[in-house]
Amino acid sequence: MTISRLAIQAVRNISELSIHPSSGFNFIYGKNGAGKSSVLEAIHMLGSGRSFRTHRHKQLIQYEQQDFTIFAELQRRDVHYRVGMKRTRSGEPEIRINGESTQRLAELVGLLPIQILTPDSPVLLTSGSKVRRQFLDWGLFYRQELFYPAWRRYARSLKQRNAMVRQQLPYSQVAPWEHDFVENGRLITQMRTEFVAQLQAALVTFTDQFLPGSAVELSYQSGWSATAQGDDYLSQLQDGYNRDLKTGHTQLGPHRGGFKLKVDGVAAEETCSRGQLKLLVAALLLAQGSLLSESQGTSCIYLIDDFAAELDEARRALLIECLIAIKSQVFITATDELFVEQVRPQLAAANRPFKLFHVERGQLVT
Ligand SMILES: Nc1ncnc2c1ncn2[C@@H]1O[C@H](COP(=O)(O)OP(=O)(O)OP(=O)(O)O)[C@@H](O)[C@H]1O
Repeated sequence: MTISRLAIQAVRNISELSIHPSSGFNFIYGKNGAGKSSVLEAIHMLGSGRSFRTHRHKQLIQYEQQDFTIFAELQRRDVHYRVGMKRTRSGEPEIRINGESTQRLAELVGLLPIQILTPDSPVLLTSGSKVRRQFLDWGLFYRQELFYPAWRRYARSLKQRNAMVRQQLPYSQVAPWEHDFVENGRLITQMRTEFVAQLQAALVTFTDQFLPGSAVELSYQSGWSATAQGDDYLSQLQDGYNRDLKTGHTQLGPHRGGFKLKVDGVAAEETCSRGQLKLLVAALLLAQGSLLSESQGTSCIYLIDDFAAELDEARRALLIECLIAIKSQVFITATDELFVEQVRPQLAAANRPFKLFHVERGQLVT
């Protein structure tokens, strides 16, 4: 999938901007505060319904404007799509795909797989399990069509169960409702476990280059007991019910799942430098992209904000090499053109197309 045209209106300091990106690399450069990250933020919003900088979408709406609009033309092999999103401060997003309105954000997300690397990306490895769970579920959403329906059913039964817990009902009244919760929870656990094994295989092809000589090991943490097998889930829920009553919500289940990444047997966040953590995250994103290519015949679009941060010259060249190899469309921000001069020979040697966009005060400078 590639973006062949991008039009942004009233996103942060960008009043109006329209570009025809390259299907290869796109370098967006300009001074601090020019609006470079806002371009990536607009693409990310279109591909996920979320910003990577804030939970409040209204922060993106340009001061004194009522809404923002992001529009893109997409090319997937021979098929062309026109997709758009408009958001006011309070309402739900208005989404259009090929001229038709839809309420379903998942349709848009399905068309536009995006992965982002920023200086904050190491939080994937250093913060709680929520972001890691979301990372796995992103990959499964595209790779396994049974995943999203199972996840929705599970979320619904979790909500019902939590409502019963809050009412302090005895377990005998909750037990008859456990069936859907356990069935979908088990399905999600199984799919995530398989996915982590596939991700591990794809991951080492990149970590062997980024951290040569280190053994990198990814494992799934299910959110149930680590030893749980099959029917055991039900008895764990029963045994843990008193704890649920005390805390007011369900403690066990895949809604508490995540993954652990170890380097030479030690948790990555405890042993790696910030630059190494960033490289590990980059390897995870590249692994997601290669699995996506394998299952969908198309890779994701990579957004890389402030590419140079934390990485030395050799690692930057290595990352560019991997992005070239995976044949994805890439959007990279940098504060000056110099960086492009450094990578130009690599792109030329691989015959990879690229374009430069100079942004100042929210506008393209030609
Ligand atoms: N809602 C808004 N409306 C108008 N301008 C905004 C809004 N929110 C932020 N800005 C401004 O938009 C500008 C663009 O910020 P952005 O983060 O995109 O810049 P950048 O080019 O990535 O900078 P840096 O290199 O420092 O990361 C900033 O000057 C910011 O003050």
